[in-house]
Amino acid sequence: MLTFDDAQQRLVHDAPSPTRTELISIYGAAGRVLAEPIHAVLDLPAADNSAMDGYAIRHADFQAGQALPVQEHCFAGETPAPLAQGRATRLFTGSMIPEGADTVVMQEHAREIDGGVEIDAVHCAGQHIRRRGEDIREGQLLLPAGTFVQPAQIGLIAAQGIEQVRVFAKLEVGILTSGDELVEAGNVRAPQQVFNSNAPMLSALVEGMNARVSRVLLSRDNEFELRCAFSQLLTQCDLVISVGGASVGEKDFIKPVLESIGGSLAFCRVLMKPGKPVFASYVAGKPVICLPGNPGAAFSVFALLVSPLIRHMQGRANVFPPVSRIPLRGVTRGGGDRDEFLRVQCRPADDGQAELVPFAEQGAGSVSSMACASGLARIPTGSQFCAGTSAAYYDFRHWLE
Ligand SMILES: Nc1nc2c(c(=O)[nH]1)N[C@H]1C(S)=C(S)[C@@H](COP(=O)(O)OP(=O)(O)OC[C@H]3O[C@@H](n4cnc5c(N)ncnc54)[C@H](O)[C@@H]3O)O[C@H]1N2
Ligand code: MOO
Repeated sequence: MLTFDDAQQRLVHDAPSPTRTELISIYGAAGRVLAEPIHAVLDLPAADNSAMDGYAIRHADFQAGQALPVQEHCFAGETPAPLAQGRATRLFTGSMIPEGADTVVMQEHAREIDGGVEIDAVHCAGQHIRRRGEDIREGQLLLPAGTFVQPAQIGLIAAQGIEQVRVFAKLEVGILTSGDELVEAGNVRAPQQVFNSNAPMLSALVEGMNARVSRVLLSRDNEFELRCAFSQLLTQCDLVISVGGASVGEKDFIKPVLESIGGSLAFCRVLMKPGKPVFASYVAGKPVICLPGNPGAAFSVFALLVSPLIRHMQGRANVFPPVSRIPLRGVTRGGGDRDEFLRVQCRPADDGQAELVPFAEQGAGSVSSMACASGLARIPTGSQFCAGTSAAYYDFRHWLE
């Protein structure tokens, strides 16, 4: 049986990296991963320009109380004439600085009188000019390969005039739920049946990470059906996530079925609660992760173990999101032989500092606490948490991204 940390590392270490790439428009690039680095092709700003609406002057021409004739108005997008000696150019935020000018005066510090401009004060020479290349220098590395592209990165890329980027192809994920008791939502449920909540939940989790759910299958608890389902998913997908039938029950067939189709076991069982009966296998080099059927366990194990694996297979450079330390409310003892992950809500305490409030209901089958949790607090085996002790906090905003 592996420790939680070993399982988490092992999954990422052993998994394949992406190879397929595609060229896409920046308009569709949010949530994708760069397959190549992006270097600046342009200085930014591309030319000296004004940071204010006002007047461009030569600093040496300024004399309190003496008006400078305005030689022209130059708007952003226009090319100004060189500034003649003793004159001013009216300009606006983003206007190019005319050759010869070295200072911009805000219009609030000046008045136009009879075609000239009288300036109250100039703070310093060179003020309010955004210099060419002060933000970005041509040739510099802007974004390394493996960058997870979000709106800010798209803005950076577009500012360079780059319209298409090479990204890794979307990771194709197959989901297999299994259980004779399961019935899909929207159907009539017999008293002994359970609605299949894991399939839509896992689909949403996978899509929330910008991977593609290629196929979702539901299999009965029999080896033939399970074998067919796995085989189908493995031909279509890069990664297969199965849920249920992972434990030691008489109809928990997942493990023998994977062995029968040539799966090599990476690990089985992890010292974590919930989530002990989780195992990982490789079939023809493709990872198959089998999650426990209890919905609370499936959700937690997805966040903690599957999400880093997905990020790695997507080609992202940052695979393990930050884990912060935040005081936990109440007294908790880490018992048993596994690290426990409590569903908690992170919220401000009376003193305004964040604290983690665990839910009373922590059963692995609970779907109610899951829906209110903002993340998981880790209680290491054998530890004692007095009120206010800080716990490692796995924030879903990061761990499910
Ligand atoms: N003797 C032992 N029994 C169990 C152990 C153990 O170590 N020894 N481990 C327990 C733990 S921990 C967990 S977690 C569960 C995991 O069991 P399985 O992965 O085999 O899952 P199932 O038995 O198929 O289902 C468990 C539970 O979850 C419900 N379920 C399953 N799939 C879905 C779904 N798609 N949507 C909604 N609900 C689902 C299922 O009806 C069961 O109630 O094993 C413990 N037992
Ligand atoms: O460890 Mo199980 O995964 O309690 O739910």
